[in-house]
Amino acid sequence: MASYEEVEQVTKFLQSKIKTQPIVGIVCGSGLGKLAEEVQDPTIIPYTDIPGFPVSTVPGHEGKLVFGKLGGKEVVLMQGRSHCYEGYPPQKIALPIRCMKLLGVRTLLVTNAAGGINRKYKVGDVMIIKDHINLAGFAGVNPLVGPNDERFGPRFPAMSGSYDKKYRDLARSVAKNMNMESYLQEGVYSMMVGPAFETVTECRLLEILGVDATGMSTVPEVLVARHCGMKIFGMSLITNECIMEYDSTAFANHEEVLQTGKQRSEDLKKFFSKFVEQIEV
Ligand SMILES: O=P(O)(O)O[C@@H]1C[C@H](O)[C@@H](CO)O1
Ligand SMILES: Nc1nc2[nH]cnc2c(=O)[nH]1
Repeated sequence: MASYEEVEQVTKFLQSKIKTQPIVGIVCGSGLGKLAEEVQDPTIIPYTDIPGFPVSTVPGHEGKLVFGKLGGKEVVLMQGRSHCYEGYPPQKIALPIRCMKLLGVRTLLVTNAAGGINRKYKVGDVMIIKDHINLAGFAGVNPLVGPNDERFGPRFPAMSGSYDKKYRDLARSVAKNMNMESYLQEGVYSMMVGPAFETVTECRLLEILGVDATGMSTVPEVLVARHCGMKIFGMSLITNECIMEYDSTAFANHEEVLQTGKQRSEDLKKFFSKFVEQIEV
């Protein structure tokens, strides 16, 4: 667990490298980092250059922090994230989000690649996240476990209403104007630690629980962002179908995840540029 002072130290290091003050933070999921190409006047800092920063080890996660302007607003964009399955405790995954808070970020946009549990979903659909189930949390994986520093937020934060209703409404309207409606969904995301993809029975269980899409990230970031009072918007790209039949010969795989990310990247780049332009922070 990084203390407030340690987060401050990393934040000061970042401030010494940048000329801007971001107000919007963006986390790019697997294969979705191309949004960084839209950032104007970028200052790029590799995670490996930032003392104490968790470093991504997974293909599809560049591992760079990009500061600059998107949709007319100052942003800091994580081109790739780290995950619990890489061996990081959730508290370590929280560090970049807490640095964003100290940098002045008020709104967090999180994206991820996810498997479609909802049988109506198709590969390539994008899902506005309306809520999540922290399944990993049932096993104690939660970045807020441990001593609480009130300078970040309260001991017992509420998690209902985490995914801002106005942002979700705006996202639907932006998507409509971009003719994205045929592949737009809104639903519930769940996080398990991974790195193994789900068994058939696990997928069926998630369906019974009311999950629409499942992944291995996002929830730790949202917990920490909500704890420190940020407004949040989340979007999942449905990169693969979850295997629901016991005798299926299809298997989930990371190559398909990256491939779908590549296919949707232009649409998502345009969507997020427009969305950031229009959000109130
Ligand atoms: O960082 P995200 O949640 O987008 O990445 C998902 C989960 C795993 O890292 C990977 C599996 O293909 O994609
Ligand atoms: N847990 C999980 N994570 C994913 N990330 C991308 N696809 C999937 C999936 O099917 N399951």
